[in-house]
Amino acid sequence: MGCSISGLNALYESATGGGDVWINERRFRVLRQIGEGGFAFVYLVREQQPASDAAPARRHAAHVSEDGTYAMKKVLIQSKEQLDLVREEIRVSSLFNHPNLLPLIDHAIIAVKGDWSHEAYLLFPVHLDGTLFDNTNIMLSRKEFYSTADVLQIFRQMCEGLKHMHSFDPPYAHNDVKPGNVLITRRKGQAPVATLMDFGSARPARKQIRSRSEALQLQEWAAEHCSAPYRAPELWDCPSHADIDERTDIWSLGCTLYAIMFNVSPFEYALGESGGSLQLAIVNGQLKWPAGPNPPYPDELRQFVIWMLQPQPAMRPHIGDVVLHVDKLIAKYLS
Ligand SMILES: Nc1ncnc2c1ncn2[C@@H]1O[C@H](COP(=O)(O)OP(=O)(O)OP(=O)(O)O)[C@@H](O)[C@H]1O
Repeated sequence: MGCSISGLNALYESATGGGDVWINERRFRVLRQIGEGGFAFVYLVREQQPASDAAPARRHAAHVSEDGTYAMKKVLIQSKEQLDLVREEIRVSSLFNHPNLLPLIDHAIIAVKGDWSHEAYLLFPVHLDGTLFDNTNIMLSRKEFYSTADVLQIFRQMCEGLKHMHSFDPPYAHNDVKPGNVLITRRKGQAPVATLMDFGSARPARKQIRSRSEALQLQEWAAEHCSAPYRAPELWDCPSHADIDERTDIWSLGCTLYAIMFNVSPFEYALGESGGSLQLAIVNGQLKWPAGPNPPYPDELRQFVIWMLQPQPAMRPHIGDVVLHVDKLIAKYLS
């Protein structure tokens, strides 16, 4: 059993609750594990006590689940650096409120033992149809592809979520836009719903780089926080004088649109089985196109990807332009 810090408490009740977890005043039963990250496990949980009017005000009353199930992420923390990172993830996740961004419903951090050992518990709505990455992997094995309509609708929802972050004051970059960070919900006869998640790498987007050491520091940070196949060229090879902005995400968005279309990320595909340097392929913008579905995607979709995959960040569109463009394509192909 742990003690609470920061005025928050979560008690891991192995003795009395058969594995129940308390997050502040709410008690959850762990049903099964549904995911795993670097230092995190994600569980499907069910709330044991229904919401009562007497309960303290919930920060996100809008996110009360009908059947009491949620996703609970348990993060294992072993150093002050990891503790700071989780606190930052909690702070940033609490900033946004948008239907296409996964909301953080509640959280707690408990001290376990030792100097820096903690466990953090983060509570989210659960989406059991998996991530876009899970879905594209299944489709890859079945040689299936999303229809043009589904590609555009999934992509548009991701853009809407990202637009909320990029329009923030100050603008935030997600920094890890990729199919593995998009939850998909399928409802019969309706377009899939896409929800962008994992704000562990999100930070204020704009940075002035004015020296070699600042450039190297940014590259080092990116190597740890931004998934390599989706990482923008300026985060691999940053000039000593550069103005970095949220268009790092537009690069990742272009890679993700490609991956939604072809079930594979563009620069991993460009390298093929023979391998080679991912960094070189990205920095040189080496694109190759797989055989797509039959009937094939309209050429405008490929041009859309190319528009976002401009190696020069200043040439890349902003999210507002991307949304306008996807709306035009939706008007053309979905009407
Ligand atoms: N709300 C949710 N509903 C359903 N599944 C989820 C949810 N949140 C996370 N998952 C599952 O758990 C996995 C890990 O979650 P998450 O990406 O938040 O962890 P992470 O430690 O940040 O991972 P990474 O190391 O990839 O950054 C996801 O890929 C997904 O499969």
